[in-house]
Amino acid sequence: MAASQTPRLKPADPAGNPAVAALAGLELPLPLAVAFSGGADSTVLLLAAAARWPGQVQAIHVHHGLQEAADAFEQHCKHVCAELGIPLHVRRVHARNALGESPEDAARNARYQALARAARDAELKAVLLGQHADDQVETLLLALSRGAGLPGLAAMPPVFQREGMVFVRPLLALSARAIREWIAEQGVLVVEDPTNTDTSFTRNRIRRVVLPALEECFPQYRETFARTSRHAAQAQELLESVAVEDLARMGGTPALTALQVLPRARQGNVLRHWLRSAHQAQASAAQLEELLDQVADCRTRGHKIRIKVGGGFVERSGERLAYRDESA
Ligand SMILES: Nc1ncnc2c1ncn2[C@@H]1O[C@H](COP(=O)(O)OP(=O)(O)OP(=O)(O)O)[C@@H](O)[C@H]1O
Repeated sequence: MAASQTPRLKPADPAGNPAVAALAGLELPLPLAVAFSGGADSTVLLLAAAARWPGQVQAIHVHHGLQEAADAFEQHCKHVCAELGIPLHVRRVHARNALGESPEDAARNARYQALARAARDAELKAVLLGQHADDQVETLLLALSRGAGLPGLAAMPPVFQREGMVFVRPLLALSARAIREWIAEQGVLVVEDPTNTDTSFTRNRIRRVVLPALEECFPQYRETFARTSRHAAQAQELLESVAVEDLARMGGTPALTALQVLPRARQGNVLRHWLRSAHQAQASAAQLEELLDQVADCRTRGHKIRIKVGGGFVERSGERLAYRDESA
């Protein structure tokens, strides 16, 4: 913000908002909600959405109860929405991370659940999220750093469903800089999440160290990386449909003889899909390889299989594989 400007809650020139063009061609079910944290990204999104669909936009703020600043964030959102004449719904969550889940993941999951429920309660048809192109690149780089497979490389989908609610990310092609510069130029007051500047979080280190280097070497990295994510998402969709067909042909659970006639990569594909969709279990690369070795060796009646995956075990049950969840 320029030193001479007094902070304000709404911009002097709303038409210059870079998110306006991102929403221009978008047809969405109405009325809808904007997930509003009070930060720069969801502020430009809220302003653009209110201009694109007058009287059809409401805001939802999730109070995390994690940070001391959460009360101040809520107050800020109340002031902005009152100034803009936009109804605001506030939901409180107290996310506790389960075994094997990070506190950030627990907070994110609780947030999506609260957003979906608040939207449904207010009879809103979709929820818009403010993630932009830099968030997408960070997500892809984090996936690469973990050695993720295609689902990770697909990064964040522009549209997805959760708890029966449609979530949309309309700003994925917009750079963080375009958003920040416009907010600063307009002198619009936004809250800054204090954890955003803490470089002990990998995401923030990527933002500060890796993205500037990428900018210098590959100025088009936002577009090209996004293209890679779209290719990965398409390939993953194809793999999913192959897995759905294979599992249906086996009768809904993996059958040993039917598995054994498939190529090993296709066996892995159907097993990963079965574990994830039927049991919410994620097999590591090592666990899956071991399971595939066991399936290949399982040629006699007495051959037992018992391999740990997630919070349970994959076991042989006659001619089939079964999953015993021991985390409950
Ligand atoms: N406490 C919250 N309440 C409602 N929506 C939220 C909240 N936190 C995040 N979101 C939504 O999720 C999106 C992505 O979350 P992320 O944590 O990356 O955002 P952020 O860094 O807080 O971004 P922003 O600048 O929009 O606040 C936000 O743009 C916003 O739409």
